[in-house]
Amino acid sequence: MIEVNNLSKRIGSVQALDGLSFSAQNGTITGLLGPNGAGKTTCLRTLFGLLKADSGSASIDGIDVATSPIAAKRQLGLFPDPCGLYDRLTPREYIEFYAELSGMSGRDVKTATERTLQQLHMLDISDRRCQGFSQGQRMKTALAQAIVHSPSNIILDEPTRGLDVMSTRQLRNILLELKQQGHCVLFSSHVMQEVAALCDQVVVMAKGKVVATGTPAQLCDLTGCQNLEEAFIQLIGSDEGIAA
Ligand SMILES: Nc1ncnc2c1ncn2[C@@H]1O[C@H](COP(=O)(O)OP(=O)(O)OP(=O)(O)O)[C@@H](O)[C@H]1O
Repeated sequence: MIEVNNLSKRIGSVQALDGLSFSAQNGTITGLLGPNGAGKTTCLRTLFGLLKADSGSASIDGIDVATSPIAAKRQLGLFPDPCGLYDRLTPREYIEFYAELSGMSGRDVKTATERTLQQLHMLDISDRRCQGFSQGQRMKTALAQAIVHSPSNIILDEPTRGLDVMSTRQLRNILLELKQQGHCVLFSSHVMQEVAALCDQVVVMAKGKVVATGTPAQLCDLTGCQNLEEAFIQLIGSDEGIAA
C-alpha cells in the first residue's frame, strides 16, 4: 500500500507538488492521470527516494520513504526507462544483478531470477544479449528488474510510452497479473484509453494537486460525462497536455 500525505515540492520557481494526498491499495491498479507538468513524475520520484519533499510525507507499506528510505525501497519496484538497458548484458545477467542489489545472495538470486523469467514469459530471450532487443523485449527486461525482489508495490512512470500495440497489450496483461497476485500497482499516464482499460482507481492531478479520485465510472458520474476523456477535461478545466 502506498500513501501520500500533503506532499509539497518546489523545483526552482515551480511548485511541482502542492499538498498532494492520495493512497493506492494492494490488489489494485491506481492511475495517476494528469496533463503535462501536473507533477506525476515528481510524485513517483519522491516515492522512490530520488527527490526529497519540502513538506508532507509518503509511505510504502507504512514505512516512511524519507526517514527509512532503504526499508521503504525493499517494498517497492520501480519500472525504469526501457531504453536505458545495458546492451552487453543478457536479461538473466541483468535480473541477477538487480536481485543482488536488492540484498539477495547465492541461491536466492538464481531462484528469484528464474521465477521472474518464467513469470514474464521471457525464458526464450533470457540468455541473449539485450543489444537489438525489440521494444517489448526491453520492456519485459526492465520490468523484470523491478519485480525480481518480489516487492509488494510497483510504480511505473508512463510505462507504455514508446511501446507498440503488442508490447502495450503485453504490459497491460502483466500489470493485471500483478494486481491479481495482490500487488499494489501505481502508474502515471496521460493516455486515457490505458487508464480507462486498466485502473481500478484514478487519481486526477493538475498543478501538483489532486483534483478528483474515483473509478473511471465514478469520475464520469461526477462530471456527467460519457467517457473518461471528457470527464478529465472537465475536471482539470483544460484539454492542454493530454493524449487520447
Ligand atoms: N529538474 C527540474 N527542473 C525544473 N523544473 C522541473 C524539474 N522537474 C520537474 N520540473 C517542473 O515541475 C513540474 C512537474 O513536472 P513533472 O515532470 O513532475 O510533471 P509530469 O506530470 O510528470 O509531466 P509529463 O506528463 O509532461 O511527464 C513541471 O512544471 C516541470 O517543468
